[in-house]
Amino acid sequence: MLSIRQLGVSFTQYDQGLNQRQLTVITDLDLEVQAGEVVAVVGASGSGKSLLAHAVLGILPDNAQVTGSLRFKGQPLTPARCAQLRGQDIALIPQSVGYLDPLMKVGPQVRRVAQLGGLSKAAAQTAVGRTFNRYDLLPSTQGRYPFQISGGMARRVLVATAVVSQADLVIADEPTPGLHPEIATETLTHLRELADEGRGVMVITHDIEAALQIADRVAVFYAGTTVEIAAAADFPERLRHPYTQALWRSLPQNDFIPVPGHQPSPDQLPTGCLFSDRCPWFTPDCAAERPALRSVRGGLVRCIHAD
Ligand SMILES: Nc1ncnc2c1ncn2[C@@H]1O[C@H](COP(=O)(O)OP(=O)(O)OP(=O)(O)O)[C@@H](O)[C@H]1O
Ligand code: NI
Repeated sequence: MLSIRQLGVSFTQYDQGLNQRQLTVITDLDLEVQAGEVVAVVGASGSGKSLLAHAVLGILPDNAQVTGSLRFKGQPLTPARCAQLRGQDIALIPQSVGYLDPLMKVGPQVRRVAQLGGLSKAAAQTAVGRTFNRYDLLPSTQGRYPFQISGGMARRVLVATAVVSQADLVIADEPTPGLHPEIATETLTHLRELADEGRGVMVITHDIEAALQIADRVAVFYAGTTVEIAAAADFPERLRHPYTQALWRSLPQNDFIPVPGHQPSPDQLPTGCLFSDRCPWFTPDCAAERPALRSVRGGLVRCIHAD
């Protein structure tokens, strides 16, 4: 459904002398999302997860340049096509509740999305009522403006918005922070249901353990690229990339061992493997060139030593 090949995203920036420079924040990123599957995207803060979502939706800022190929249902995602599909065929559950229209009551706002998805006004109203009920939002919430509801409620409204849209691809950027644990679990369950109904779902999250409960596959991002794409069942014993293994061990519920060092910043990317300066498997070959994403044990990994 969604196919991303060799995606690159860079920003044009001006420094103090008004010299122009290119800051590359995503390099060689590959990812597929099929109909009926949940793909979780995990990785450190600043690894490019939100930018990937924004690239797919065509909502990157004007100073961004995109290279590589983005395809949805076989056709290239041009800016014009993105604008046409956004909110209808491709829905975003954004990371920030600031995406809600502050000047429009919540109910009509969500109903509009349902209607854009093809429902009649009456059917949209029914769908909104049912979905609000499901997310524990009182019917009176529909008559409120975004500033009149709590942050947690606003987040549930965002989830409800994607649920009532008829989108075939749903991208959720950190859909659960601030939600009560049981509602967070329910939100994830609902995303799983959307996939089971035949949609493609991409969930961006820091919560790997929660993601594993619903994901078919997990894409691990590091410094703007995919270092591993693993089946959820590969966690934790069958992981291929040393960063994924380190990320897993760093979770509080596991060994809580932090990964030593820092993710390189976009203006200081090493020439070879992006993880080379932190890697326990480092050899001089790692610094020679960027490793390609290759097939290992049914998954994909960007490491010359993985087997
Ligand atoms: N408009 C911009 N101009 C320049 N750099 C940007 C811009 N937007 C994002 N970046 C940089 O791109 C990188 C990736 O950012 P992104 O928001 O995708 O990270 P993320 O993985 O979603 O992080 P988090 O988990 O914190 O949400 C970061 O280094 C960020 O500073
Ligand atoms: Ni983000």
